[in-house]
Amino acid sequence: MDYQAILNIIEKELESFEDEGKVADYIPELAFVPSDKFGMHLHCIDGGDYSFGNSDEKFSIQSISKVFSLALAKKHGSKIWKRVDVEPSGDPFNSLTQLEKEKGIPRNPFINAGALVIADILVSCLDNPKKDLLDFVRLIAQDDDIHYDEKVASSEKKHGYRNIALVNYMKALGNINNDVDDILDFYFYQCSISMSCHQLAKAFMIFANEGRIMGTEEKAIKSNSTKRINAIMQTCGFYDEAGEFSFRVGLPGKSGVGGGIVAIHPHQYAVAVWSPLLNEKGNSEKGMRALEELTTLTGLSIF
Ligand SMILES: NC(=O)CC[C@H](N)C(=O)O
Repeated sequence: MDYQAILNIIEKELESFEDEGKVADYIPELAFVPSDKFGMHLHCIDGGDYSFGNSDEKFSIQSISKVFSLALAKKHGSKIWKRVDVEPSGDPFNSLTQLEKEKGIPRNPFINAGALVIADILVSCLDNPKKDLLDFVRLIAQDDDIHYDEKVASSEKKHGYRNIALVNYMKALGNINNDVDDILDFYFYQCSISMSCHQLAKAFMIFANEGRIMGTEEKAIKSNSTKRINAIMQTCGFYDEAGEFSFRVGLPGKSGVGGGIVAIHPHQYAVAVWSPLLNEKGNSEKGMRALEELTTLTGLSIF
């Protein structure tokens, strides 16, 4: 498969794409990102790298980090599934309403409430959760040049009213064990990790290759964990647009409000795309379109 030729076609096709999306300005620091950034990187299981555009430029990974924190919690053998469910939410990622009906048990680990419970689990089981998460991401990406963006973290901390409400509400219902400020601090930091499409595609190879770290035989997580995490990406990775992403792209994936999307084709590749303008569900409009083109032009999806 000539992936580079296919990526070139996608880049060309989307040159004139009329993007009606908006940048995520509820985190003020993200509003400064130029909206015309566009890059894509595909890392193949045979080690091949294919890319275009701003694929080596770092951006805020935001909710894509929820896949890393879940993987780290699984690596530490944490008991998760009594405290977080694995059902699609059909609701916005920051919704408060479902939590009350479901007695403080979030629908899945990729909506904010679920990721805050995973953050609580990591704060309980790790001595230095921020350092340990960053070390884990650097290990799976095989790249030490990955960092938190303090400006983005503090910008979200100042305006993170919904996340503050979510964590307090779950604390009241008995599903949070640690101090809420410690969990929020960790959560805002995890969301602030800056990575390029290239780095994301390499890191996500653990999910495409049964837990193996790219270019090595070392397993970062068990293959059974990748099976489960991929299933949750497929059903819950795009919140109330998970069905649409499955329908149009047909790969497990995860988005973030920084405009990034990562998707994997098990045993074949991991691909990351970045375009900051978001649709009303909080997913990158052009990013989704690029991935739809990828699975259409290659004729390969998991279905
Ligand atoms: N969907 C996202 O990327 C949301 C992450 C963001 N940090 C928030 O909590 O609102």
